[in-house]
Amino acid sequence: MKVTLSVIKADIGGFVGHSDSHPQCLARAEKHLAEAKKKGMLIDYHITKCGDDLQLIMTHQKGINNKVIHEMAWDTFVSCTEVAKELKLYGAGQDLLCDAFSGNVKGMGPGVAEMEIDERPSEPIIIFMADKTSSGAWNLPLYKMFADPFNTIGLVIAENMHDGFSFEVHDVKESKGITFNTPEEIYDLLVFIGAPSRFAIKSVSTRKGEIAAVSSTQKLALLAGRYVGKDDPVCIVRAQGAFPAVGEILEPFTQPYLVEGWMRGSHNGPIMPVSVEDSTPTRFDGPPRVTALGFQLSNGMLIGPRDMFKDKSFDNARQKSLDMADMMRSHGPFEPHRLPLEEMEYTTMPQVSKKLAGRFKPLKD
Ligand SMILES: O=C(COP(=O)(O)O)[C@@H](O)[C@H](O)[C@H](O)COP(=O)(O)O
Ligand SMILES: [Mg+2]
Ligand SMILES: [Mg+2]
Ligand SMILES: [Mg+2]
Repeated sequence: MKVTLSVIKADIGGFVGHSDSHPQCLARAEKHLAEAKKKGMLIDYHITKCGDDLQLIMTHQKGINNKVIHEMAWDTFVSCTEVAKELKLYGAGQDLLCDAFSGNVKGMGPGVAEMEIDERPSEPIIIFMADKTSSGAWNLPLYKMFADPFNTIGLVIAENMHDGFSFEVHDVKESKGITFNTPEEIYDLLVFIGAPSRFAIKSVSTRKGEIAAVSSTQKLALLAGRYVGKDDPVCIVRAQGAFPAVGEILEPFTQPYLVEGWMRGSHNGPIMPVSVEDSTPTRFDGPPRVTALGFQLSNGMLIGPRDMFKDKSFDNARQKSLDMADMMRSHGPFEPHRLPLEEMEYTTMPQVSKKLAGRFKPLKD
């Protein structure tokens, strides 16, 4: 059976500030998606949040980039924004960058990750959602899951994974893409994905072309032409069989790594794996969070979720993230905590430079 899995998300308003989502907004989204399911537009759905981002997880049979599904998601966000406005939540409608829907929600502000699959006899999937960071944040874990034998032993000892995977990489600044085959091209691949502010892994497939993972890559700031918050990306990963095991997919998050985002989208900070309940970036608007919901698909029905990072085995990772957060915060306004100038989403540099222009004197050699 062919099933499309669509995860479409947007920040429609934060509670309090940018730290969480309001239950009434989630309830409004629930009402819309229940109606869509009743009408037969969706097979199933699950509403959740990651920090101040509202997440619509949906299954249907209309394929990816479907106008009907995208429009319904857009209308849901517009309706939830009305709730956010009534409650005077912070930044109501933050990610809705256009006034009216125009065929595809991509490029209009919301983030989208979608895949159409032939549902296997058993189809475990993990949906990762992050807040206070951007789409390049998936580069390191996707590399570890699908190309690093120190993380994924299946690459070495499971016959159906031994051929490796293909990585589709997008240049988010120049809007172009390239595909690398691993393991033979891992050094070339790493040249690019090691620079996650510019190159983001869009999807991973088996060498036979079967989709294994897909992310929402976009650059909100580039879309809007001004700072409108980070992309706060999502990523869908299929597990088991020809794909990494659930435990191999979650393993990269046991070693917290630094990502762009955090306060004002302008800092490097550790990404902390947390339960949905704990996706409440509060300290210095962070540190950045990642949640993971697991489902079994059953003829398109979403059996679940299981809140994968709620597990005790991620306690050490959380502690490490908090220690790393202390270390990074001790730098205050200095790099490498603060992002390099060209990556700063907010900067007073142009105004300050203008004001002080007359005071800069040429150096005598
Ligand atoms: O990065 C942030 C919000 O990102 P997000 O909405 O999650 O995409 C925050 O740190 C804000 O930038 C910060 O709270 C300042 O917010 P504004 O007052 O400029 O809205
Ligand atoms: Mg926000
Ligand atoms: Mg957010
Ligand atoms: Mg955002």
